[in-house]
Amino acid sequence: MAPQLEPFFKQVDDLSGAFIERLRAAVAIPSVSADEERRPDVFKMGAFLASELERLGAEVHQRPLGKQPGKEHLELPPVVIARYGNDPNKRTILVYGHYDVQPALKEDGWATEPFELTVDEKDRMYGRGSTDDKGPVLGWLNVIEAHQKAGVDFPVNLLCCFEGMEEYGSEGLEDFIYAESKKFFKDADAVCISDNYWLGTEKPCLTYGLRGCNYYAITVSGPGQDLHSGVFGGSAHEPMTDLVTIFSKLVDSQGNILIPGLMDLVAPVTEEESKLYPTISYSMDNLHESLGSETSIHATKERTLMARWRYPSLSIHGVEGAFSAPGAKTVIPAKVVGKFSIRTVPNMESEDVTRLVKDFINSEAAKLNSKNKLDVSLMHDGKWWVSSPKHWNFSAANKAVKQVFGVDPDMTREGGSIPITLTFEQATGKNVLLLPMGSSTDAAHSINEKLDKRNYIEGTKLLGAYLHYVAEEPVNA
Ligand SMILES: C[C@H](N)C(=O)N[C@@H](Cc1c[nH]cn1)C(=O)O
Ligand SMILES: [Zn+2]
Ligand SMILES: [Zn+2]
Repeated sequence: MAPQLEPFFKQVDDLSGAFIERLRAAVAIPSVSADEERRPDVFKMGAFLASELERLGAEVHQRPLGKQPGKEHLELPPVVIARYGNDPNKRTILVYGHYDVQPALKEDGWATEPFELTVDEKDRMYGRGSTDDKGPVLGWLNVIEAHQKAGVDFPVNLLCCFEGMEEYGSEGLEDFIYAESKKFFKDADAVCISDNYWLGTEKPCLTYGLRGCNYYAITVSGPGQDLHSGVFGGSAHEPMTDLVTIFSKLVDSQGNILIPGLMDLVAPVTEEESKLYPTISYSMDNLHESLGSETSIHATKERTLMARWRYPSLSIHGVEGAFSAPGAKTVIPAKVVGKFSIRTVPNMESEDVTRLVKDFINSEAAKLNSKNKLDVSLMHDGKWWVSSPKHWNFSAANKAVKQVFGVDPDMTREGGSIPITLTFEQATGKNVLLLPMGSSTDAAHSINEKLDKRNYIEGTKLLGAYLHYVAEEPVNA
């Protein structure tokens, strides 16, 4: 073990209580980027991060991104950028994370208050954002603090880029990163992002691919206002009926996407690629554990991993304007907005996907013989990313996993999306590594999201050890 790691690890253990309190304070700020009313809390969370970083001695800026496109009454939350260390003899690592979270309401089915960190008897820490992505973001701050308190020299210069709109498609960030890649981020030698999850619960992973995400809205409107179904049912075209008919044409119960031409955009599986899947330590039991049920579509782990990583999927998320409360309201909603997304993979280009989606929905809408108005629009898109793990950035992370967890990491792709990953790669020209902290059972985006204390504390050690091994890696590794 590198000699400085031992005192660093011990300090992380000693500070674990303080680190949990830091996470508690962060979870208590409901920084939901998708909810206009929560926008002040997203700003509050950015300010919290900035002040914590300043307290640790970093140079910090909260950089405005201007108005939110399409919602000009809303200011985008700032990007919190920071520099810790400025030693020309050290490598510089740029880390990215996000401080916004998915929406969460107790009545969605949470067992605890979503914005109160609740630690149970098995040291599972429940709270919105605990794993996605406040825990990992705070992990970097914890690493700085533990080095300071242990008196261990910080092994690299650290650049931070923390955004507040990731869960809403990283609005405004792309241009910012391109601009700063020549300025604030110009010294970066490599990029590390901790914002995805292990495949299971025991073995960490290094991730070299992500799916993209194209998010669509179908707006159907007709009646001038909501109607009484007893008075108007059967005599007026109903927006909800049109919408569910269209929804039913998009995807079948086996997950097959029914939009003509869409699967033709997918890169074929090579022989070399198909050899990768059987060796990955993953089982259907792992899947069922994280699903919380046995409602899996595919029979084998290989097919399941391929469905998650290298084939597209189409998910229907919800309907704005529809009756959703308990009880039995007999309303005909006048206007409904159906939301669905397509996770994209190589070689699907966003424009091609959108063209196929719009052509198909418009042609199906024409068959409805309805006088309602239907409009389909792309809300946001983010591209897929696949890179090569043959780089010193990955070798350093590999050594760190072995050191902290005593195992070789799984090499994975991720079914989720971090739209800005590709931008970092292209704008900086540097290698990007995804180094997750949370496990497969963390329920990110779902009710009862959690981060296990072990993942948070050992994950903090992992991030720190990674920086030490980065400092040791030869240039051409
Ligand atoms: C993997 C990451 N933690 C995440 O949750 N990303 C989101 C990104 C997104 C895309 N559209 C909206 N948000 C995701 O994969 O859903
Ligand atoms: Zn995330
Ligand atoms: Zn997320």
